[in-house]
Amino acid sequence: MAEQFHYKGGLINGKVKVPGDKSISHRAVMLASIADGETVIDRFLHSEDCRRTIEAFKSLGVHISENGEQVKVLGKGVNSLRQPNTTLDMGNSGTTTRLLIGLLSALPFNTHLNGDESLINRPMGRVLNPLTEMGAQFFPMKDENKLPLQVKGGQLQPITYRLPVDSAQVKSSILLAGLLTNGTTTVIENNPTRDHTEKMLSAFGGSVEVDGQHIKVSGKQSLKSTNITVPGDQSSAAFWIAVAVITPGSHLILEEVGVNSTRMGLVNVLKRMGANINVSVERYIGDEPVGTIEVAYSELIPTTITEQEIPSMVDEIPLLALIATQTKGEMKINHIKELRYKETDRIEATVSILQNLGATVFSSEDQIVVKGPTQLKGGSVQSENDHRMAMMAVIASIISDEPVTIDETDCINVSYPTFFEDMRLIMKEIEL
Ligand SMILES: O=C(O)C1=C[C@@H](OP(=O)(O)O)[C@@H](O)[C@H](O)C1
Ligand SMILES: C=C(OP(=O)(O)O)C(=O)O
Repeated sequence: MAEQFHYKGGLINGKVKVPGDKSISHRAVMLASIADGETVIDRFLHSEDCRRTIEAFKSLGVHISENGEQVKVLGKGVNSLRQPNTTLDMGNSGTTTRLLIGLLSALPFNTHLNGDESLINRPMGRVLNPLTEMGAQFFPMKDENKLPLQVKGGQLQPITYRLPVDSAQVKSSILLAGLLTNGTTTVIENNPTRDHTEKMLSAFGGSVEVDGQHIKVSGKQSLKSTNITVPGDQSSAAFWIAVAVITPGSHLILEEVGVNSTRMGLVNVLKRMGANINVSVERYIGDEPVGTIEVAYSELIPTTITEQEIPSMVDEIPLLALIATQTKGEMKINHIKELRYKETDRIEATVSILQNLGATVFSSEDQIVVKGPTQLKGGSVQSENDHRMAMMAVIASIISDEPVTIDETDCINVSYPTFFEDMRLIMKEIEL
């Protein structure tokens, strides 16, 4: 249902503790399910995507209980996983799908996977190709290299695989398959992608050897249960960082947020643009750094973003384009072709939303160019049922001088179910 958003001024101020990290929540359930013993996960992200991961492992026979933000997983080792008696519904979640396909490839049974309208159009060849090389078999029901498909797992061979795309999901999928395969599996990445799987494996007593761009996992390691507190999601914090830097008078403090360097691209780029942001690391949860980010309104100048930086801010690029509409000069955001393979084509969706609000924005195959500054004027936009696009449009409404109508915002539950509650904490004058 379409909704209208209009912020009528007032200061953006206060403290936010964003919910737990989506990537880490998925991985915690996955590794706990194949470890031995009970793992307690605190500050688990109860979002639609993470629910898909819990439901999938329940269908594979794992006992998982939930109490508020706490999730308990009773792992009995990888050999306890059983062929599910229904098709596993991956919903909208690329991470659940790609990581799970890696694990299922090494298990001696068949599994059927399906997903929603968005997910069945996303490319799966990026994981199916290396896993086929390892010996798994896949039977797509409709289109090649897409869901719905059947995974026929079994005994795999280790491989050494250079990633053709910078993707933490592909890296993690191969590492999880390698973990269940005799011998050493090596993934070579060109640019660093988020390393939560590697860090989480060590929290469960496993080991991964990282030697420059080579990430090696040896098979048949036994994992032991542990207790995990999930850090706040940097990609959720990014919405408040964005609103603070572009709204005059703002000052926000984001507490207990994950500050893993493989996720800090937006913050690093904004600092180069002259943003007033301070990051302090306060502690480590396992190997994951957690800290406080303080951010205030800033006058920004455009900067160049390197290809190497893109994976560390891949989900934040639509927000960066919005920020660029408030920056004096021309900002080119290059090397972003991967955005075309997310929940929707995020290059097209970003350009469409920002153009509808009056910004000067255009795109090419792997680039968005923004000329600013422009006073956004309000209008009607489409989220394309993509959670990050819907939230970006809500943030855009805050700096628009007329109301912004967004066709669909329920999709926000995919990654940030408490988005509007957190928004109300820092903005008292919002009209929904
Ligand atoms: O590994 C992960 O948890 C994720 C990796 C990224 O995808 P790619 O690996 O496809 O870049 C990111 O966009 C996604 O939101 C979560
Ligand atoms: C791309 C995303 O997630 P996934 O690939 O897991 O669907 C995202 O959360 O922005």
